[in-house]
Amino acid sequence: MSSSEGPKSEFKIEQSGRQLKKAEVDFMRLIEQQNLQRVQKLQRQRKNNKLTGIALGGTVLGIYLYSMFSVKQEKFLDDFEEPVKLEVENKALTLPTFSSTMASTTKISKALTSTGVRLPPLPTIRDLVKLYQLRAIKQLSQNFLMDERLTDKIVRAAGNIRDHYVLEVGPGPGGITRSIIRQNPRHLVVVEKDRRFMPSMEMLAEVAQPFMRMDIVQGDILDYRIENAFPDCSQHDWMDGKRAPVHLIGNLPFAISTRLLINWLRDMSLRTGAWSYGRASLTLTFQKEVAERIVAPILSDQRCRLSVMNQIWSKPELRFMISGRAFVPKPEVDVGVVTIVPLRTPLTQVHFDTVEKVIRHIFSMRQKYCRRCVSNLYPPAGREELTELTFKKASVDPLARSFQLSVDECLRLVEAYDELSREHPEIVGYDYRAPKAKGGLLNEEEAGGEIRVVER
Ligand SMILES: C[S@@+](CC[C@H](N)C(=O)[O-])C[C@H]1O[C@@H](n2cnc3c(N)ncnc32)[C@H](O)[C@@H]1O
Repeated sequence: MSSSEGPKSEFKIEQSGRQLKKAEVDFMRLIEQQNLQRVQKLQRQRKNNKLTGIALGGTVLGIYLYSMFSVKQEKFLDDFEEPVKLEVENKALTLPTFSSTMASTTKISKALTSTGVRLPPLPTIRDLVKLYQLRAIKQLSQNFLMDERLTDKIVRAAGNIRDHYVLEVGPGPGGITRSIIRQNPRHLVVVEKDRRFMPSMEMLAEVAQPFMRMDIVQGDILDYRIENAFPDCSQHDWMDGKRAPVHLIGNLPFAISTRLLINWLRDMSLRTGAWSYGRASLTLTFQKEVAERIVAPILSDQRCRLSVMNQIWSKPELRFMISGRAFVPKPEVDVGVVTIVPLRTPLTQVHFDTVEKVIRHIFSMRQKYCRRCVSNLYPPAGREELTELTFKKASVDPLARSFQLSVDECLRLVEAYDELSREHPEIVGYDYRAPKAKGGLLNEEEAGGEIRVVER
């Protein structure tokens, strides 16, 4: 039988019922096994190909999303490319902005500053942000100010700081810090919570060292004891007409700005903390609406607890506004720069905590008669009589609304309450909202750092 006739004869063998030889069966098994192995191998390859495809797709998508994010960040930084023209010692001098390249930084530092001090070469703020990959952390309300004209303007609003003592809150990458250093204070303390900014602060301290003392504190400003910051600053008489040479300056983290301000007003009233040195002044940024509230006069839409509390102990002034566009990343709001100088004679001698309690109650319901708000100071038993007595003692119209009250009228209510609480000590600890949140009104921090929520 020739080989070309193989299959035909095999068919015949089957038909004829011939048994397969063992060798033939083994051969067929071998072929079958090889086929099976090939199929399994192909299946494995297909699975691997699929996984590789997914991994490649994921990587490409990741790169795409990262580029979009980077482009977004870059877009903000690109706003600062324009060179700035500054008048220095009556000569128009073109200085590169903070956003210039490393190479051009030498020009910044070699240029004369307004005090005639020369700074050695420094990387720009923009370069530092890039170098340390300083992505803003929302929880720490990080919005950086990189425009030198604006940081200089903020520091100028503080008045003369040459040879003075300055505490900067939240220096971040150091924009305002540089403007402060150029004004040649005697001693600068910076308090920053975020450790990522320490290298840039250390670099600035090294640069500043020949001209002044600079201390870096890594920590929370809410815990920092300012009375220990300037050991060689002597006490200045509160009444001698001059302000103490102590300044608190900062582009404040929005999330804690009202809390900080109320804490500082308390220190101001008790002459502790920064005010243990004398009449120290504040130059601070706030969310625009908060800034407007701090300075709001009687009858104004913005009039609130913050307005009256500030105006009892200080003279707050809204100096200028900064567009949100000037910050990186851009916040959803504009920003107001406020200076706060303590009054030589505060408008009351009543303890801060009592004043704060009564003013908080007066402004707790803007649209209600203030009689209703004040009544909540008293426990239900005796509430009516005590409320009536308070308004009578204070000679204030109980049907006025809180924003219609002058600071003086508010203080007369405070004094009436203070007098009554000495006569009836049982009312002192009463809190109509207990056991609800202490401090009561929702502030930015309690609202999770959402800067749209402002305290009234
Ligand atoms: C609005 S940024 C200002 C940064 C910088 N001064 C500028 O103008 O570019 C607020 C800064 O305060 C810092 N910060 C936030 N909470 C703080 C706290 N409790 N104590 C100290 N610093 C804080 C943030 O890390 C951030 O650097």
